[in-house]
Amino acid sequence: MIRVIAEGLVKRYGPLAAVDHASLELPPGELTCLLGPPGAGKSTLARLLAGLESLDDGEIYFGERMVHGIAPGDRGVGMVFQDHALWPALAVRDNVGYPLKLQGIASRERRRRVEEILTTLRIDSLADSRPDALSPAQSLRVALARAIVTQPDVLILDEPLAGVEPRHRDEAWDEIRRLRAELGLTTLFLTSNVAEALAHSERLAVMDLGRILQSGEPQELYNQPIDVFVARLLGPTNLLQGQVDGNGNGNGNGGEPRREVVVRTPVGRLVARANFPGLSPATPVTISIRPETLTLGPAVPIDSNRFPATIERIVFHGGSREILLRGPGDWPVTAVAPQCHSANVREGQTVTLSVAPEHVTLLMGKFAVAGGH
Ligand SMILES: Nc1ncnc2c1ncn2[C@@H]1O[C@H](COP(=O)(O)OP(=O)(O)OP(=O)(O)O)[C@@H](O)[C@H]1O
Repeated sequence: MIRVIAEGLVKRYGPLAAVDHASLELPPGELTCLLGPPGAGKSTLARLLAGLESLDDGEIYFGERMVHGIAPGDRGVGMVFQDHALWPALAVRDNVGYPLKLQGIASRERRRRVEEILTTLRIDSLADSRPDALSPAQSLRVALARAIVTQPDVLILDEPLAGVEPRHRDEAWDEIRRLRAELGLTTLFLTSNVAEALAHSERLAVMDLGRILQSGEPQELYNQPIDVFVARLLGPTNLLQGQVDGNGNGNGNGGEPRREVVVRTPVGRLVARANFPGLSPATPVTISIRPETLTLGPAVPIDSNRFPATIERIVFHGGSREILLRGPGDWPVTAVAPQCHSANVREGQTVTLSVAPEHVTLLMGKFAVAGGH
């Protein structure tokens, strides 16, 4: 299993930097999702790793090997494209065998390896079918077979589920996870689907405007987003602008000192988790509070932040209720509560909202202040 390290990658198309000093590490044998909106530069970054585009700057290592001078076919990368890019005139077995042919593998050995991989992916019955006779889910399996038949170290999947029906997507993810684990493939999965990236990645990297903004475990990015873009991309959140007032001095559960900072905001002073060092008083900051971390009700834990708010609207979602409130300073704030814990809330009611300091996250970057829900 190999580690992939990309450092300061740059790819320009005329004046546009499609990849703009992007750095990314793929841990050996793990599945990393590269998440970003259309046009973020994901495909270009993937093509740089695979050697399908030339670098303008930066370095790429596969393990100890710097791969710049190595041709795409010799890098040990298998790739699946968004449209799967199967050759329409070739039967499934010939599509899958083609990369082996390019490597000069003799036809008998080729046949053996193709049959083996078709069986692994449970598509041996489709060996003589043409691509236009396949369902999107079958086509994906064929594209996966073709990508791994050469036994690559790295598998890159560029939005491969785009055409797959929702009811077959979980199955496709299971297949990808199984292959990755069995073959020890260092895997990069490109997607613009936030829910899938959070659910299926072992590591998550967020990309926008050619840059990697943050990477880490999915929970880490969701709970401690670095900036407003990452916070909003990964899920609904309440944003507030404020100014650093001073350092808090709370203690964690084990009695160890907690790094906290007090922020002056339009809803009053809030104690936040200090995830940046050296925040001096009067520094402007943005705060993010996820709706599900807010608690409604009179029982407020001792160290929690609290403020009054009036319920304007309640939206029932089945398992949970989304509660739209108006806080001090006319702040539009949204809370989400499980159905069983919110049966008694009513529109028009004034309640106490509370949130623990570890769920009050400081972000880099500002946001445009919006007036309503
Ligand atoms: N060959 C090219 N020539 C010129 N511009 C390009 C080329 N390839 C990509 N771009 C531009 O580079 C930017 C990044 O494109 P890229 O396809 O890498 O993004 P992406 O995140 O993969 O988006 P999508 O999900 O839409 O494929 C876009 O603005 C795109 O128009």
